[in-house]
Amino acid sequence: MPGRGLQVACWRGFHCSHTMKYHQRAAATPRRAIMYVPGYDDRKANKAATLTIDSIVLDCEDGVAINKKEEARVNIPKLLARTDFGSKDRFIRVNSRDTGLTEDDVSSILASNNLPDGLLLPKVNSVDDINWFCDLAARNGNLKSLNRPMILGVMVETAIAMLNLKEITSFKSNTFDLQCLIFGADDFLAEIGASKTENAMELMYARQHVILHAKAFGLQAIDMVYNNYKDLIGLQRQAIEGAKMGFTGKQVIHPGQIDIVQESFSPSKEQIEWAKALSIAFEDHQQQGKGAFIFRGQMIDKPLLLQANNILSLINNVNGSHTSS
Ligand SMILES: CCC(=O)SCCNC(=O)CCNC(=O)[C@H](O)C(C)(C)COP(=O)(O)OP(=O)(O)OC[C@H]1O[C@@H](n2cnc3c(N)ncnc32)[C@H](O)[C@@H]1OP(=O)(O)O
Ligand SMILES: O=CC(=O)O
Ligand SMILES: [Mg+2]
Repeated sequence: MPGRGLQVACWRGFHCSHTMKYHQRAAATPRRAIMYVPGYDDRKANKAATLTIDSIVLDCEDGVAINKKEEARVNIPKLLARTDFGSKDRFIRVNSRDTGLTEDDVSSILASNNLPDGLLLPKVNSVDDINWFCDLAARNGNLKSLNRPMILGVMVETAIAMLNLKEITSFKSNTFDLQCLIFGADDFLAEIGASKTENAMELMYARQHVILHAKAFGLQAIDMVYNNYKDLIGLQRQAIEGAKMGFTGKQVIHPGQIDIVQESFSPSKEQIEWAKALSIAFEDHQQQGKGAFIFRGQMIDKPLLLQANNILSLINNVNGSHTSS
């Protein structure tokens, strides 16, 4: 994927800053929707290849029954070899450390010549789990054939991971590039003994906690799955809410969810017009020596310019990824 994956840019919800080195890690690649596809299911994978979506996740974990795990891990490299997924980011979600299945996943998936763009690590509890995985992958995988680091997404879905997030987000390696935190709400709810409600108020603290850590360390923050996949109104409400909170994208499970989610995580025409006009007005007022001024009835100063910049960066990234596909 020429020109994708390792670029450096701003992303929705956080500000480019020359003074904050962690922010330089954020990927420009849009990941507004990432869709799970069970790794053994060729029909769904072939369908996914035809869809306009930023990223897909070929799953070995919870979308795959225990008696289908081997089929999934053997099938995924074949899928990657024969399927043109276009400009989509192709992730594989392996099984978590505690299952004892990760070693077989890695042997099958990463020893292949058809490597994915990135890996999702589920149920990570600590940075030790990430280091353990990276050692395993470096020993058993074909990663030396890559001329780039392997992208990593860490799934935050245990209570202990929430407590260890600062340490987890500080993870650094030459071979692996941690780019996203992904909030696994269903596992998190199970672990803390809560139940999902329609407005997800029981998850507000956890969602903000994930966003806070992702943004402090220049990572993308990917919001939870909306399980009721036929309820598109509820999906849109939750997706827009997530975007306003600072998430950069959302996990999806069905093709019918893609357009609503990708649109919710893209700036509207009105936002783009506002951002462009505000940038010009800000520059004019700077020339006049005014740091704060009134624009369309609102007081504007530098933080608003930074918010406008986020919108303009996002639209550049989205347009850039479409023209490269
Ligand atoms: C929340 C915690 C997690 O870990 S989420 C990740 C684990 N769960 C998953 O991976 C679930 C993925 N989704 C699915 O398996 C299906 O969408 C479920 C929800 C079971 C519904 O399936 P089904 O009844 O077949 O849907 P449908 O008939 O409306 O499908 C219409 C066409 O779309 C396809 N489709 C469906 N889901 C996907 C998908 N995830 N990726 C790619 N294609 C998908 C169907 O195959 C169907 O295609 P076609 O028109 O028959 O060719
Ligand atoms: O893996 C996703 C979740 O919600 O759990
Ligand atoms: Mg999960």
